[in-house]
Amino acid sequence: MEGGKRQRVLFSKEEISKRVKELGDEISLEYKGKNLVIISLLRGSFIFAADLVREISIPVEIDFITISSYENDETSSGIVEIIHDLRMSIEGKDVLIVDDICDSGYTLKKVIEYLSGKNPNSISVCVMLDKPSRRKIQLKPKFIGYSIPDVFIVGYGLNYGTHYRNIPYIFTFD
Ligand SMILES: O=P(O)(O)OC[C@H]1O[C@H](OP(=O)(O)OP(=O)(O)O)[C@H](O)[C@@H]1O
Ligand code: HPA
Repeated sequence: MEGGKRQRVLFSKEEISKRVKELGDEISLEYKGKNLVIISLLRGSFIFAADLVREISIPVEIDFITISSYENDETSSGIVEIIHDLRMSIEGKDVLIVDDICDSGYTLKKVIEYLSGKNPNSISVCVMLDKPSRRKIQLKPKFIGYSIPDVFIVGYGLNYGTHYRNIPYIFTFD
């Protein structure tokens, strides 16, 4: 309970695990024979990315970027900052950005623009959750776990304030 609110589970641990395996299979097929680099956006994607890379059956490099826009708010400030940069070169590589959620799209837009400047061979996006109705800019992730309506989501890496990222299922507060 959060301030008297009740949790409503949208995707169980078992459903998530099945869907992540499907995404891993799709990605393995799509990137066979390519130089795949997964870039996980911290902090929100740490759990999804950790599960996803273990379902990928082809060689893959992994790096991280830390970004922030929401602070502890429920609405994007629109100002997306890169707090920690990549450690590896992505020049000539096939980059797959992995994030927990695409909401306004500001975060992914900023990261795509930023990474484009590092001359990768390609850039695509994989998100566990997509909220297309909230989009402020045009952007469609190539791989999507679940498309969801406009509800504030918590768990499986997604926070409410400073908590709940460790909850193994995805839920909302009613
Ligand atoms: O499409 P958008 O409206 O930009 O929202 C999506 C982003 O917002 C959250 O990050 P946040 O800035 O809260 O940082 P976090 O990853 O540390 O939770 C989430 O993890 C996504 O990266
Ligand atoms: O629904 C959400 N939940 C948590 N963090 C978020 N960041 C963007 N959208 C969300």
